[in-house]
Amino acid sequence: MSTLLLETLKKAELDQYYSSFSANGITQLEILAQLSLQEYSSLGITSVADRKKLFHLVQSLRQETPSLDNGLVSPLLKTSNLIHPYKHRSPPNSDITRRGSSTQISSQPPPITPTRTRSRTLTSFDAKPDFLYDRERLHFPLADKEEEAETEEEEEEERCEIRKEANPLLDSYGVPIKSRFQQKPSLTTANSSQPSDLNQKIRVCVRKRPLNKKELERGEKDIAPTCGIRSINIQEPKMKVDLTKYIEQHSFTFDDVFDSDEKNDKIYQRTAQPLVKYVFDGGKATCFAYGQTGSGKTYTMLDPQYGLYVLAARDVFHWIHQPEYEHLSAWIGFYEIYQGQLYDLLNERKKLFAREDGKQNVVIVGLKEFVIKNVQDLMQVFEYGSQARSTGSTGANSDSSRSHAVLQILLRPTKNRKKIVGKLSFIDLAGSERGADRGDADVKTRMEGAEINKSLLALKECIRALDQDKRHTPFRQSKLTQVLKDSFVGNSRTCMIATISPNQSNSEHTLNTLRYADRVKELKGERDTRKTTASSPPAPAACFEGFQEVEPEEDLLVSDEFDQDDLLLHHFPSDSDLHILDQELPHEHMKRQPVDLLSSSPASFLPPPVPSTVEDCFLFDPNTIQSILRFHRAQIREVTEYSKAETKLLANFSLGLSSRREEKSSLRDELKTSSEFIEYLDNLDEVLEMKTAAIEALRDRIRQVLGEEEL
Ligand SMILES: Nc1ncnc2c1ncn2[C@@H]1O[C@H](COP(=O)(O)OP(=O)(O)OP(=O)(O)O)[C@@H](O)[C@H]1O
Repeated sequence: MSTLLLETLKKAELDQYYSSFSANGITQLEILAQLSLQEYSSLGITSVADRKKLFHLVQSLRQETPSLDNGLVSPLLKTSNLIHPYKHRSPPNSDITRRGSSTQISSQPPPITPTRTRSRTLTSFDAKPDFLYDRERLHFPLADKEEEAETEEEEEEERCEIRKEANPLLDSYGVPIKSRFQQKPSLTTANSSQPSDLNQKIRVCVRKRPLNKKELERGEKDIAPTCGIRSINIQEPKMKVDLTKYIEQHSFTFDDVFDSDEKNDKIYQRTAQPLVKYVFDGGKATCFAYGQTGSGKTYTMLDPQYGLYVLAARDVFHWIHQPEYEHLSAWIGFYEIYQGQLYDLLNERKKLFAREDGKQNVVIVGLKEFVIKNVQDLMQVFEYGSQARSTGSTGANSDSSRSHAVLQILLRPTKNRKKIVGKLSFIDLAGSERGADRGDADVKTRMEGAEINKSLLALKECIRALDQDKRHTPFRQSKLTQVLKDSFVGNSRTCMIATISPNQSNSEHTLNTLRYADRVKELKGERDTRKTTASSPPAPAACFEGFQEVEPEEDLLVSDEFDQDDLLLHHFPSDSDLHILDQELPHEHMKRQPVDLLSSSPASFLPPPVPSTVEDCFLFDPNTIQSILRFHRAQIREVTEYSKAETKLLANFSLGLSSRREEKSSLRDELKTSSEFIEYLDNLDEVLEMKTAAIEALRDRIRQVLGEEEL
């Protein structure tokens, strides 16, 4: 049937979108016939000519559908395919089924019982699984397990269906989606529907972990109530200068927000699962978790049993046994990025180098890759690599969470191992941290922290560039982004899962994480709509006895974090001030050259000359103007946040300094002052780096609009 689809698309001169259609579950003409105009863009069809062609094609298909005679599938047949996706599988003894049994591998205990990656007791470094000695290993799960596995597989399918019922599909706005997508064939281990919002180029989701035992014992409250399926509020306890306590509520909206009781399989369905299929259709995809230490990154990504990489591996092996993908093999590579250097976790931490081949593929020179035939293989290799990562803590790095680990699954043609058909990367990022968290850390720890922050900043900027379809992606800014370069260009998809701890004492961290995530994807056209769509109930102030709730805007200038002197330095406009931007649209002035405020002569600030003829005027698309205004507003907010952070640093340092001056100064005091001064400068430098990056991003955008790319 997909051949028919391909032929039809070819005739309509739309075959270049075939992989995008497939990735979106549009594998049959009948499904194509149900496509609405609004969905064209999410399939990557933006050119007017192609949209017209597709429109005509869809219209003509609609006239024909449904009809078995003309090769289209009836809805009835589709439904049965959906419920029993394995129905037409080869008999149990065939080679395909033999390998296919590995998709149920989770029902059998893995040979090495994996423990939590970062807390495991190390076994000997030499305890290399036999598997790793032979790249072409051909031992598969025993045949006598197959029938059992198959039965379990069917049970799993049934469960999946039930799950689907339990979780009605929702579109980007949280409205249940009916009919069309529910009819699409999909992967086995998950919800069998793929609404289009799962196939965006970039998705940003948030996962909140439950309060842990210690936090509950301390009587900590959950300050991060979710609101619907896409929004979350953070109720930040604060204190005014007059010591009145109050709560500042921050609301965020993302592609998905997962509450603390959501399980990994649900999260998988809405994050990594669409990427798996995308990779089989020739794309490159990256899935990563970002968040504070202890917020659940490893639990989400690399849990030995239910981590997203295991769930993804099951689907990889499901797909690889389908006739259309039988020619492919799956390979695994696992390496670590520590202090801007790559180390092979499957080859005794050998140093590696990243290069780019002529086809813009990033090649990690020297990386050992292994063919994997089933989930068990993958788990063994992963387990082995994780040990190497932890072992490294006694050598290169002091703590594994201070490095980024990249697990990549590559699809290559079995007969041409040099070629990469698809690439799926799972990244366990180093924990984000604030300068203050480093305490009295030594130089090495500070350097590590600076490197981590630099790479996380670069990652954010790259994903933003991806989201905005920018021509320039700043991947050179860090080793992390350099090695992920081919995941940022061409056919690429990215999913970020921001993990947060919901307790009060982590509120600042949580806000930082959510701001980072928000910045990654704040400029989507839907952003404003989503904000008004998702109503945020007021914070339950009762949770915080003695606290009084105020609107965030009111608080912008009044906080315990600033002393009076500092406040004078920072009169930032509130959001309402920014409406001025909506009223004034000086697009006739936008053609002028960008002005470098630092180096320009006063003459540069003169108003641009009024165009003498109509031809001199440059007409801008209203969407472009609106998008620039949104961008500018967002950038002002971000810069404001950084300025607030600067103010706080200054206030803290000067407060400490003046308190010591009042007393008699001792050598100890002077030493303390010096060490605090270094910390203040370090942190300031970091904040300024981020502030500069935010300003640069806006300038990039300006140049882009003024047609002055490439940067
Ligand atoms: N969604 C969750 N449900 C239940 N427990 C969770 C969840 N998320 C995290 N935890 C638990 O919280 C603890 C910390 O999680 P985890 O190790 O995944 O954090 P992390 O962000 O990877 O930290 P680090 O950056 O230090 O590696 C673990 O004990 C984990 O089992």
